[in-house]
Amino acid sequence: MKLGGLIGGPGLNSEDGPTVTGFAIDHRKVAPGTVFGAFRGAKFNGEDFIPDAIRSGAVAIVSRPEAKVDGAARVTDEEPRRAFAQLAAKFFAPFPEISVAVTGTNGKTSTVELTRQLWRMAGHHAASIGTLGVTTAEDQVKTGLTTPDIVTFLSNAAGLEREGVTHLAFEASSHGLSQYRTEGLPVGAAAFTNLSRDHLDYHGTMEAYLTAKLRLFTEVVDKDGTAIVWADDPASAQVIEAIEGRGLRGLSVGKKGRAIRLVSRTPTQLGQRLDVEADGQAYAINLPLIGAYQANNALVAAGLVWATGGDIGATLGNLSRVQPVRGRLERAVITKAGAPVYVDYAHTPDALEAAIDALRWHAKGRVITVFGAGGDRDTGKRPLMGEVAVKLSDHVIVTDDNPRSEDPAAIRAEIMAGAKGAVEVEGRREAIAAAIAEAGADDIVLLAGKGHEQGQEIAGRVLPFDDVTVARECVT
Ligand SMILES: CC(=O)N[C@H]1[C@@H](OP(=O)(O)OP(=O)(O)OC[C@H]2O[C@@H](n3ccc(=O)[nH]c3=O)[C@H](O)[C@@H]2O)O[C@H](CO)[C@@H](O)[C@@H]1O[C@H](C)C(=O)N[C@@H](C)C(=O)N[C@H](CCC(=O)O)C(=O)O
Ligand SMILES: Nc1ncnc2c1ncn2[C@@H]1O[C@H](COP(=O)(O)OP(=O)(O)OP(=O)(O)O)[C@@H](O)[C@H]1O
Ligand SMILES: N[C@H](CCC[C@H](N)C(=O)O)C(=O)O
Ligand SMILES: [Mg+2]
Repeated sequence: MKLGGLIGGPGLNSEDGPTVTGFAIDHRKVAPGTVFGAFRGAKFNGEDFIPDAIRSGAVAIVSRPEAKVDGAARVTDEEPRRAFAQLAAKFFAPFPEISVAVTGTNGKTSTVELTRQLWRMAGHHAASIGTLGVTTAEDQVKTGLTTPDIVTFLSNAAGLEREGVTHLAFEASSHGLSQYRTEGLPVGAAAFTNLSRDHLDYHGTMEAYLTAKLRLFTEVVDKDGTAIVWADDPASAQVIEAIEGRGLRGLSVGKKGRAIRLVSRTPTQLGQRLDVEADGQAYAINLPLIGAYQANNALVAAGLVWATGGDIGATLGNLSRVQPVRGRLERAVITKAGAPVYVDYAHTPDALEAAIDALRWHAKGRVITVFGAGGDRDTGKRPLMGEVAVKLSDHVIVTDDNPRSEDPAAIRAEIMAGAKGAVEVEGRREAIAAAIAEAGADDIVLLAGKGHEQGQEIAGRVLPFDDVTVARECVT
């Protein structure tokens, strides 16, 4: 593709200009023919790297009008990240025929994964992109972030299309939305799962956090697309208002849902029975996953499949055959005393509540909760996580998560400030061992916060660590 064809403009034909070979937002990745996006970030001002990018062969720079560019074509926009996403999408297209996005504080990974599974059961070649990486039926490749950078995202989406993927579900995190990391491609449907406290270090206030999420509905999803809204969340009304403001088709899901109404939920030993009404019909579903939160995500996933052309009866029927999502209420091992040990990715107060609540029904005895909190992330959530854990569990062990650059003892102290009666154990392995040693036959152990993660980040180094493996090692 020639630069003229990409950026257009007066006097510029589609065959004019140098050949565009790629896109980059990091000047170290610029090669001859690259379009460089120069953005102001949290740590650096990408505009400072424009001369370096041009020296490395950048043929065009996308930036704010104020940025100085000498020696390459320029595309200016007050919102250069958005302009860059649109140009990059033009370059990387085509994309899977159907793409859908999920936002919300909790439940994005679970919902995109379940959506992918439901599509596959309907015979489609489906993929998901999110915290677990790029997942297809055959493969899983990690990207490092929930929402990768825009170049990684669009090139992966296009690569999936070349592999024959027709259906793509991706996570749109609030960071990703506010930095225009997942857009440019057509998005046929978007879902909202819930809103609760997280990431206030980045967004500042809950209002700003919600506003970042709302952009998925007000700008990113196609204007003739559909919004699926979990209706039972306190923030749902504001999401519905935004959807109506844009005239989007909306499907609400939940106890208060109109499109998919959850009539009742009955836990069973290995899962739950859901009675649901959709499209004027009643359905009984035996969902092989435990916990109210997993039922919620499963129904939102069904809504996404329905909104993009799936048959609702068949889709709800297929929910009885879904596989568990890695690290979300995953049963790791049963202790010698007979207590099941579950691993869950709860790393917010609300998620911790959902995870403990899910296990409560299954415990004849005590729920023993082990958790910590990540460093270099929202500090205000720490005492709140402590409060929720001690309120809902019978015994709580506060330990380390990913301390990152922070002092682990200081993070634990902030959690302990809200966790009256909890025991503090330094070292996650030691804490897991203590919980397992403590658990009796009727108890359940919950290891929360790290889910599927394969490493623990301490002082800039990632050391191998997997809650499931460690739990098994503590049992043998
Ligand atoms: C706070 C945050 O979100 N930061 C992300 C963001 O950085 P930024 O735009 O602020 O970048 P910056 O480092 O200040 O640099 C500014 C610009 O200069 C460029 N640069 C920088 C240095 C250089 O030598 N050359 C150069 O060209 C950078 O590529 C960038 O375009 O964009 C970068 C590239 O896409 C990301 O790697 C980086 O993620 C950091 C590592 C991070 O930890 N992000 C976390 C908080 C995050 O995004 N998490 C959410 C999860 C949320 C959830 O699901 O709960 C996620 O979506 O993963
Ligand atoms: N619908 C929900 N309501 C409340 N809590 C939930 C819900 N879905 C998931 N959770 C909790 O949040 C945890 C993380 O779930 P999941 O990975 O699906 O969310 P996510 O939004 O992708 O998280 P992240 O922001 O880290 O990408 C789960 O392990 C569970 O504890
Ligand atoms: N997407 C989340 C993951 C948190 C996982 C938890 N284990 C932690 O390290 O805080 C974040 O980047 O905030
Ligand atoms: Mg996720």
